[in-house]
Amino acid sequence: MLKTNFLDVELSNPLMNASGVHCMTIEELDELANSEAGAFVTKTATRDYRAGNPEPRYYDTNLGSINSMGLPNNGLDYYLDYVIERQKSGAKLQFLSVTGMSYEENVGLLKKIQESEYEGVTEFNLSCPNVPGKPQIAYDFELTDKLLAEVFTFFTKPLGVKLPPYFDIAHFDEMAKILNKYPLTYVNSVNSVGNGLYIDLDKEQVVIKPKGGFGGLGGEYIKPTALANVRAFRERLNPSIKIIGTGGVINGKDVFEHILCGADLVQVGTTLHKEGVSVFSRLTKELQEIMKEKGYSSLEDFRGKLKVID
Ligand SMILES: O=C1NC(=O)NC(C(=O)O)N1
Repeated sequence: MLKTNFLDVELSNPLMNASGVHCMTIEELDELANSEAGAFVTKTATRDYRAGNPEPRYYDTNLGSINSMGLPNNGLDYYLDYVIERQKSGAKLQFLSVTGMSYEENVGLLKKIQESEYEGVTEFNLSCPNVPGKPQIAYDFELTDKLLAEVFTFFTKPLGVKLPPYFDIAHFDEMAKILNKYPLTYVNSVNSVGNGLYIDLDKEQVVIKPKGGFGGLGGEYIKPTALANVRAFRERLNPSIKIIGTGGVINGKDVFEHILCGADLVQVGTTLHKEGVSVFSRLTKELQEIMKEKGYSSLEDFRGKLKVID
């Protein structure tokens, strides 16, 4: 009922973690791999190990979360070894997330993956909002175009891009025009809504240490923005480019809405952080319930079929 085909691999369901959540260590990744999740993605890897920003750098709120992790990770080799190892023991579809601290590092990372034995999917994170002094690449249209043009002169493996949220129709138009030029496997919308501010009223203080308390928002706060970005890119991108919907998934209804907007896969971040990997069995059950009530027997029955008001 929930089965989904991605790159000719049949997944039991369209759900997976959002990069950064529950995917930093081999233990966490194994737990994801052995959970109900249809697939998993690794924590965004940089070339070298990064400690990330000073703590506290993550905070759950009633309506979601705020984080300014600063790309802490064990370095590309740690994650590349992990996915190659699992690939050798038969893993069919894996997602490896990467980003560089510079243009050269971005190109270098993808060159290394291209030359490696890894045959899975690479998620190119162009949208981390939390490295002080580093703007989000995908808010710089020219840079994104230049980077993708160079990458696709040598990269032949499946590549997706993780985008920040856009808030202007002209930006959807401009970004889609750029993305449609490249043989991308998918676009993942959205990364956290950058640089929000959450206040502890009693202490009259911010709740995370980096950047004076500014951090990326996740959870309920961002679902309308996430759905709009999924819908906008689905309407604009070549059908050959799949869409992964990320942002604001609390229950099965939210998963249904992402798919109704056009998502092929749906990622869960904040709610996975709060609930643990059991969230995937809860969400699949809830989604099946909703589909039954509505008389749908497969995701294709309603994917991308959001109605407008004529
Ligand atoms: O791309 C990212 N998005 C986030 O919200 N946080 C992490 C991070 O800060 O590492 N990276």
